[in-house]
Amino acid sequence: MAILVPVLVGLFVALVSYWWIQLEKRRNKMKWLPEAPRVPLLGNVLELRDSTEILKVFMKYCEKYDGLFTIELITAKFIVASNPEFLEFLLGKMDILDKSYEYKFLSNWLGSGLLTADAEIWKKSRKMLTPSFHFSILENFIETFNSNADILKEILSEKADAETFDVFPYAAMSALDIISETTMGVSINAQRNPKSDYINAVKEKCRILIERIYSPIKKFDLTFPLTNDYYADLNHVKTLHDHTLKIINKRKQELKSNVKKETMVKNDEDEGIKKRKVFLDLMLDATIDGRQLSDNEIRQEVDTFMFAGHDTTATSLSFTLYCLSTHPEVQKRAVEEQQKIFGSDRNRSATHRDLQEMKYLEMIIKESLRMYPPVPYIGRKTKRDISYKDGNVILAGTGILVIIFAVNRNPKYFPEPDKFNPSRFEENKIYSQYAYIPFSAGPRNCIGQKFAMLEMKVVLSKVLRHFELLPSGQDLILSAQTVLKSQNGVNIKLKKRDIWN
Ligand code: HEM
Repeated sequence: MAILVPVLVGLFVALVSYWWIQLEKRRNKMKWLPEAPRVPLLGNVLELRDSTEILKVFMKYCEKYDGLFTIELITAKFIVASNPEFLEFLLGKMDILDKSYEYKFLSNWLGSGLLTADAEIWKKSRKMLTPSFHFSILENFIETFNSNADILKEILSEKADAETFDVFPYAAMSALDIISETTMGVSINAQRNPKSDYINAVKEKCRILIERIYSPIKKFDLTFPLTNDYYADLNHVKTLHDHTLKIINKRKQELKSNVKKETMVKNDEDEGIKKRKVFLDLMLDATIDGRQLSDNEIRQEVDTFMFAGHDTTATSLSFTLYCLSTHPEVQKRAVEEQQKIFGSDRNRSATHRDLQEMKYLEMIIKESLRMYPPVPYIGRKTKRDISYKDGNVILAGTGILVIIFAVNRNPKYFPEPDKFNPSRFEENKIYSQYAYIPFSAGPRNCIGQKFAMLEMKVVLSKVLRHFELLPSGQDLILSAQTVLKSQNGVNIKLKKRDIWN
């Protein structure tokens, strides 16, 4: 025992010295980039540990260093970027496709699904999944968007002509139902029954993910098992995987028996046999390198869609409703557009053609995504040394944070960036692909962006046709979590819209 203490101390000192030497090497080789001021040993940890301060701190430095600088978080040095020229270099090419370390916290749920996969697997998966987001497939989902928007309308009716309330949980359950129905072909009925095990597991897994990003004990695989959340995490992931695998198996059985029936029944559409294809069906049909996907591979992609496709859309929906509630002149113009499209029949479902005509609503969504990007920052990592301009090198293993929030609020491209002004997106105004990036940009951008835009138009159109959105008088307190949140809720008031036309 007496010898153990000095051995442990020695090991610790050796480890810290090793980290220190590595960090010094990086500092020397990355001197071409300005460094945000840091404190000894901790670097910038203290100023970045509060989720409501992070975005303010990054905005300050992005402005000061023209969107390109470095920070340090104890042992690691990161490049932080919001400069469009650098982003074109970073996101526009196929050189730096790997995600940063923090994405590993999702890997026991999503495995090598599209969002988290390393470059080599990603290339094949992206090629396999891209056809699933073809317009002809997305068009079939509009019915699902409409039926869930109808449920949301019914539920929100109970909130109308009453007190201020937080609209986020309602948007979240609606987005969860939509992504579940379109991805797996089953309704989890989250809007009417928000207390199921599956929904609880999704929520808790997202909470633990955030904790792991910010807590020094939960961050490292070595120390995470010392916390209760480690065991909770295992249980939640089991619940999530069991749910998805059960549905995959069920769907496979259904498809098998439908093939049998199809050979017996001629007019299969009348018999209700041919179901609308959902993402899962497309994955069951798909091949990679000439072979079908295993159940596990399919599960990873299904789980990825469930994760990437619900909280993001819910955030965007709720922030857009908030912006409408606080800008009556914008809301008035949006309602006039709806009246033109729907005439006297405000109850009917939105068609694909209607959605094409919702030009002003689209501008509103784009402006809300600019000011409140649901994914406020993303991370990449270099696998090998990469040359940037003037012979400057980004070393292998460098984490690069892209601050989408700061990109979208750059006054050079968006005068008065903190002002909600949908007219910035009038048709003839085109912004550089790398100056406005709510869905990221380049080859690894959001595969679901068209899906999300259609979904949001359907839901917002329904809400606007039936409710007047009123300000709650409560400001947003922005907090950068897995997605952008408002710490005090996204509070609005609703009034039933009695007069139509
Ligand atoms: C307003 C809604 C949405 C926003 C703002 C959004 C934003 C983003 C962003 C910024 C990324 C890049 C992430 C990164 O580089 O780490 C991304 C990736 C992704 N998104 Fe979305 N997303 C939205 C909706 C959706 C929906 C509805 C789906 C699925 C139907 C989806 C599926 C994905 C997937 C699978 C990826 C990974 C793509 C890849 O790596 O190739 N997203 N999204």
